[in-house]
Amino acid sequence: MEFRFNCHPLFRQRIVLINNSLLPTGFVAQHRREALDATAQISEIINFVGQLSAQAQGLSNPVTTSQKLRNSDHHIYLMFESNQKHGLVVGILKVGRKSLYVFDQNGETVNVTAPCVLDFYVHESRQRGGLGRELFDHMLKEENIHPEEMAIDRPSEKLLGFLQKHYGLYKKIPQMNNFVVYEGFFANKHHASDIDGRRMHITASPNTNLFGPTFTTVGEQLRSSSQTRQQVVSPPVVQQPPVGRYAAKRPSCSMAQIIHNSPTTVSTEPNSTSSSTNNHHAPPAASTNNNDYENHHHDHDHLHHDSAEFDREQEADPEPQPGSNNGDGVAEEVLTANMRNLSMSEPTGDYIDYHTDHHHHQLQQQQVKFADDYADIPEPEADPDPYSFHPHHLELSQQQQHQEMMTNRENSASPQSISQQQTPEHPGFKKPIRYTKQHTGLKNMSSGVGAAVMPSGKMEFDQEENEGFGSVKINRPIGKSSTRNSLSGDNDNESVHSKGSDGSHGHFDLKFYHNKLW
Ligand SMILES: CC(=O)SCCNC(=O)CCNC(=O)[C@H](O)C(C)(C)COP(=O)(O)OP(=O)(O)OC[C@H]1O[C@@H](n2cnc3c(N)ncnc32)[C@H](O)[C@@H]1OP(=O)(O)O
Repeated sequence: MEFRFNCHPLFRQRIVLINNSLLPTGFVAQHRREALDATAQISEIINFVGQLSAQAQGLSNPVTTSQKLRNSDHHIYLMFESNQKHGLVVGILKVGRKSLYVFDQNGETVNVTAPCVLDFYVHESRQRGGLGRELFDHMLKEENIHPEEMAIDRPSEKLLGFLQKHYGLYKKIPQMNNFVVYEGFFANKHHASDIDGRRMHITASPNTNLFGPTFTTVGEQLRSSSQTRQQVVSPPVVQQPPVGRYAAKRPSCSMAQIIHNSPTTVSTEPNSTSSSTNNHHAPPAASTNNNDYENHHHDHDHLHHDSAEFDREQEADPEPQPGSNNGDGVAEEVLTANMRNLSMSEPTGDYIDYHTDHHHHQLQQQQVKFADDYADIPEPEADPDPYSFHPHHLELSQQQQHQEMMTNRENSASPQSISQQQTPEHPGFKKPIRYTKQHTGLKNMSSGVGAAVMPSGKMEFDQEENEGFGSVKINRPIGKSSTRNSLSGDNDNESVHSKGSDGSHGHFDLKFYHNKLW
């Protein structure tokens, strides 16, 4: 590598050492201008040779530049070959200390500050001529170090062969980085591996990735090594019970229990309003009539009501008299009616488990009674899947609800009595058949919500057009008087019910009306 300037004044020796001053060792300048020129010339040499080295190693960017050297404490050894002209630079070797995380022979990660071979290049015209060995030996002498004590930064195949041939280095210690260290590396007194008697403990665990490496003292290492020899007995894992809101009782999904035919919890409190009291473990025969009513009533709730609706109904409906057979029969009737409306051709497994033969016989009697009461209601077709929802379920429900509402309106002087329907004390008591969203699948269908929450409040709206099944369009703000309702003379309670697609009445949640975006 020949340059445009005379290199002889720069290379007073065959191999010169250059540090961050960018002046070769032994260089003596008479004037400041000479020193500046020498620095510029050395910079040009380093950049040029570094570029050739990068090309020889197939690197996109040179490892060695004058700028990098100026900003570091690394050393560069340049080999010079004198001639009759400007002279030739034939080799370069850059070394320096680097802080590394390397594995030792035991696989333990150790942080060391070790001398490293960072760049090494001999011009192609001089390779395999012994120049490399000469340059490397000079460096080892100057650094007062052995070759196995150095870490090699991403060595090429040529350098690996070079080191094996000249220094017998072939036993590598596997590493996770690009550096190669050989056996004997950790016996080096030049390594600043220990920091205040501690060694960096690094593993490939997630903790290391999250929190970085940790220091381990020598004592801890001894303890850890002694623990590995002993049989480590890990303490048993204790399952901690859930606390806080996770410990709160979750509401049971009655529909999921029906679908999966899973056993439900048993309510031990007779007056409990829990919706999941499908009593498998307490046979009805052992209970009183009142308990029977409770259980059946809760079964009815289990099938057709969510807990909030049921609570409101419990407040509206007075409890039957203890010992009265009427309550049990009413509950059975409602249960039977609900089963009919769900097109349940056969009782479910839970249902069979629940009822004794006596109750089943009683149930059949109530079915006959119910059929007489609802003889005018068209019978739905047999449904092969009793749990699937069909539109005729809702149509039947709406027809029944409409019929019952009209009946209740006739029997009641106040419109509020819709939510306070006839009780077991009253003759001709009929439990209203109400469908929830669990049965219809419609989110905005909810029976009794408007009547229970705002029995006398004016919730009026105009239904501009019927947009389909169970949907209405409100075209004026809430509170404005309804022309249609005033003309038709409907009462307040009727105003909270919208008309379904078939002209029958449906019920909509209050949240439906309060959504201004709708
Ligand atoms: C950390 C780093 O810098 S890694 C990058 C190392 N640099 C390079 O790969 C650049 C291209 N190669 C070179 O510059 C040189 O080959 C060097 C610096 C590796 C060695 O310099 P040389 O003057 O050739 O070394 P020297 O002549 O003293 O030793 C020769 C030995 O090096 C190895 N070697 C040198 N050149 C080659 C080569 N082209 N292919 C295989 N091995 C080679 C061989 O072991 C060879 O011994 P052999 O000739 O008996 O097979």
